[in-house]
Amino acid sequence: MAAAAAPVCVLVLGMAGSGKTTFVQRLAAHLHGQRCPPYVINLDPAVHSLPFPANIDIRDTVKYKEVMKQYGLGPNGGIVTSLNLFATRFDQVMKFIEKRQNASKYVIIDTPGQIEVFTWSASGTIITEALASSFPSVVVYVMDTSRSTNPITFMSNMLYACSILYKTKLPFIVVMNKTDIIDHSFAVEWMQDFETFQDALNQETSYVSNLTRSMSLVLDEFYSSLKVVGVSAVLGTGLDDFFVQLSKAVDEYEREYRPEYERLRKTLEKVQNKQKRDQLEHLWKDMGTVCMQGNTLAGSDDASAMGPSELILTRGTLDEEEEERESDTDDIDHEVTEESHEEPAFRNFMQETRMKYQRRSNQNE
Ligand SMILES: Nc1nc2c(ncn2[C@@H]2O[C@H](COP(=O)(O)OP(=O)(O)OP(=O)(O)O)[C@@H](O)[C@H]2O)c(=O)[nH]1
Repeated sequence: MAAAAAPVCVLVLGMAGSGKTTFVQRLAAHLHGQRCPPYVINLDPAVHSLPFPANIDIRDTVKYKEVMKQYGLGPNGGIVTSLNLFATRFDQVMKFIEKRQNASKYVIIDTPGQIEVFTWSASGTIITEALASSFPSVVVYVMDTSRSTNPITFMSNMLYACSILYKTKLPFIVVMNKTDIIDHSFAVEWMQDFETFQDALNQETSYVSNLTRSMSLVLDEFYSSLKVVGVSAVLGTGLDDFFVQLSKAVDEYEREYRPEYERLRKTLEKVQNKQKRDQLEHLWKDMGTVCMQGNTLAGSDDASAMGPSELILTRGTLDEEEEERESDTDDIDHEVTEESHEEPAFRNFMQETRMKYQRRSNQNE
């Protein structure tokens, strides 16, 4: 039987209220409809209620309110600490995913509402790297299109997306959500046509608009390779296009990211192997000192050629004479002290026996 392909991990990120959870729910429902049930993971410890059944829910492991109480933290600190605590056990999550890889083609991960909790935390990096080093992984940045009609807000959103792309270094899809409110074509046009974006900016006269003008030039390169999909998570439109982009992103992962992860993995393995070798050498050197002592006694001069177990054996096979001498030396003090106690007692005993014997022989006479 052919080995099942590794599941694709879809990390759903986005600003608070952009529609991440609704999008995850919609994706899960869509995949269930295709008889391809996904493996769903919720990493938001503070979410009130989930509109979808999660296979792994951080709330089952970490009680966010308890964490706040115990560590005396506010809501944000509580979320960060909960995610940190959960990250320490992420190896178990990885095992669950590995076990499920025959049953689920996709692993969908919903992240905390406060995006920076995931994107700028150590735990976010640990989780992302753990996933990306084992499975094809794609970042999906959900954006509220209806709240991005202002060119400056749009630019801020894009800069954020860009920073996440450079931080995660993973294939990236921008999901322009809530297209039932406003079509995302205006945003696509802004990204493709610099002049149109400049026209929109001309309506703005603030200092920020000048900055945005310069930034949009910088972002040109970012836009050119970006995968953008318009979606309505509420209505479920745009999902077919989303899966087309997802499959392109997976190809990109295999082509560009996997070799890099493999290279990193090999470098790490090399470093770890070298560390192990160094430690072993260190151990051998330590044991070698013992062996040198043993060898002086045993008469062998090739100490470095032996492994630790041989060295231990060497120590146990001393010359009989030497062994005796060593054991004699060990026992000497012990015997001397015993004898020193025994001598007067023995003299008394001899005296008493002699007297008894004389008494008896006198009686017999
Ligand atoms: N009109 C419309 N509303 C949407 C859409 N997707 C989500 N919403 C609404 O946007 C609001 C936020 O949606 P959520 O899915 O909770 O967003 P979120 O990003 O998970 O929110 P946090 O976890 O709090 O950051 C809800 O009221 C949703 O009903 C959409 O496609 N169209």
